[in-house]
Amino acid sequence: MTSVRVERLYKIFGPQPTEQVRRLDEGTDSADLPEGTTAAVVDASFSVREGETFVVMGLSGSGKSTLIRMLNGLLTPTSGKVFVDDADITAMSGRELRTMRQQKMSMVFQHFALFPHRTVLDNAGYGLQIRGAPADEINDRAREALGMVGLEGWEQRYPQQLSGGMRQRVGLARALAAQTDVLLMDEAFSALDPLIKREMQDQLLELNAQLGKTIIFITHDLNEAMRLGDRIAVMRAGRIVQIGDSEQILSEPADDYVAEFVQDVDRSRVLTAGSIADPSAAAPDGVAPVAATAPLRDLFDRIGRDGPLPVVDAQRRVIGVVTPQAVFAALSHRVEYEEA
Ligand SMILES: Nc1ncnc2c1ncn2[C@@H]1O[C@H](COP(=O)(O)OP(=O)(O)OP(=O)(O)O)[C@@H](O)[C@H]1O
Repeated sequence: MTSVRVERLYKIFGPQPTEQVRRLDEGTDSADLPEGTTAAVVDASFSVREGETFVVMGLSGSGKSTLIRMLNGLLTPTSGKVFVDDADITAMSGRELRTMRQQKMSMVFQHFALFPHRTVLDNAGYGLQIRGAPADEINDRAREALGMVGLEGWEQRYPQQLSGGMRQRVGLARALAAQTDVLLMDEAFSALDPLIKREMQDQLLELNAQLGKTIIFITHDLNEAMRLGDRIAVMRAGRIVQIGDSEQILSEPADDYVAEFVQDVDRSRVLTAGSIADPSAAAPDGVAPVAATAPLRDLFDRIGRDGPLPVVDAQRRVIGVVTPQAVFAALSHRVEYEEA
């Protein structure tokens, strides 16, 4: 499996980009750089573990697409390094980069990037075709990937005969057929209707529970980030302002910008029984426990009926008790950023 590591990455658009990196390093604010300069990514560092889903979240223009395009070498950083496994891709030739992409990273785009005159099957096999795979293998793997995303029977259709959700399934199948360890997904579900979007998110979670790919997913939607991400990096004006899991982002936003995003999150889906369990309370007798990983929304029925519930960890050891009062408090909590 493949991991991705980024060290002090910068991308400056405009004249004398290296000089602007030096000025930013010395503490100059991005807004004070010369006219015509955009500091699209500033001093980004993080590691994505093998098999992790790492979400990059931020408003439009915060630098997400620029960042993801540097991860697979489509854009050259102004400075900094990107390691895919242990290879520094910023030192690779164009040819080495193409090979690396074909073998290790597939990209799924927002607007599907399908070829209108190719069948669904040909679209799904495209990544393998440019890699020069034998026709039989392309056919088998494309069919298998289409099966994984629920499109068997649609192989001979054309993209315009499909709905938006189905087209994005073809985009996903193409990435899966390439059998790369890493999937880069740039606003992959953003163009879809809310219900279809949710279906696609569920499908991705389900598929990846089996496939265990390393996924780097870009979105401007914090609810989506929290549903999909093991960890989330929040970007603002080119900088990563916070990296953490959903509960950390929700409970300890790093600044006002993150706190503002957090107001719109459905806390009942993100907060878990484990996160609000009181470890010192006595567990009620004869009441069936709930898992520490259960989201609060799944407790409403039980807690209304049975009152306080014992909470157990993966080994079924009781780690605390969740009370109706604690659930209300957690859901009504308004997160304010408190300066240390
Ligand atoms: N080729 C380019 N030349 C000049 N400026 C660019 C270029 N590409 C991006 N930018 C600028 O860099 C900043 C970051 O853009 P980027 O597309 O990475 O943001 P984003 O968070 O992905 O936003 P969106 O969701 O709208 O795509 C923006 O100010 C954008 O205008």
